[in-house]
Amino acid sequence: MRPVLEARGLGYSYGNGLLFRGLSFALGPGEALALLGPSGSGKTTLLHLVAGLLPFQEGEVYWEGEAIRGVPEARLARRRLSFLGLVFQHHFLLPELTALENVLVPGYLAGRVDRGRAWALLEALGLKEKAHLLPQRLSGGERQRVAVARALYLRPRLLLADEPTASLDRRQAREVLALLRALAREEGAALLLATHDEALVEGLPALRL
Ligand SMILES: Nc1ncnc2c1ncn2[C@@H]1O[C@H](COP(=O)(O)OP(=O)(O)OP(=O)(O)O)[C@@H](O)[C@H]1O
Repeated sequence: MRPVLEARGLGYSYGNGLLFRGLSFALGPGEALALLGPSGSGKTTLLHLVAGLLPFQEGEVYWEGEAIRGVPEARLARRRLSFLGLVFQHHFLLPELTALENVLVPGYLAGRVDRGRAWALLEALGLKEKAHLLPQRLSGGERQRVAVARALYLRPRLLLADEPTASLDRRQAREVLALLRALAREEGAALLLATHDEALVEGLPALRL
């Protein structure tokens, strides 16, 4: 099967500081890979590279077989909207919108508004009762679950998660991560998950920086 994401020989430095070199990996639909390494090892940089958000120095990134180096930014940005879902350490929910409306934001951007889809995701994430609440009325874990629903809303092929549970306590972190992994698998999205917390992703194949 053609990989959703493939990296070949990726290398990156800031100034004189080499972060990584010769990184190669591939991820198929529904597969997950943990990106491990201490703070400052380059996890965020690697996620930005595979998202096409940083200029390439060494190596190539392929999205469903297509090299993204040199693709004009406007085209890449359009493609990114449906290809890529992003979850960050901070939820970045819009404070004036309810949970449901936040999940629908990518739908408005892409011209694909489907309230049934947003409801189904909130339900799968255990948030049906909270759909009409503003983010300030939600717990940290609930906010991150809304952010997961928003990232999945457009059915991305690839989900990039950068320390998505770092601001949560242990129990909430495990809960959010289990839901994120289960939903990604169910929807056939490839998942690349950066964390410094190895215990949290035990059992997942891992790439160490
Ligand atoms: N724009 C930049 N210019 C110079 N150095 C940078 C830049 N962005 C990041 N760095 C440096 O590169 C290193 C890797 O940063 P990066 O954010 O990729 O690491 P990380 O593993 O994601 O860390 P964390 O877990 O703390 O977020 C850090 O030492 C950082 O200071």
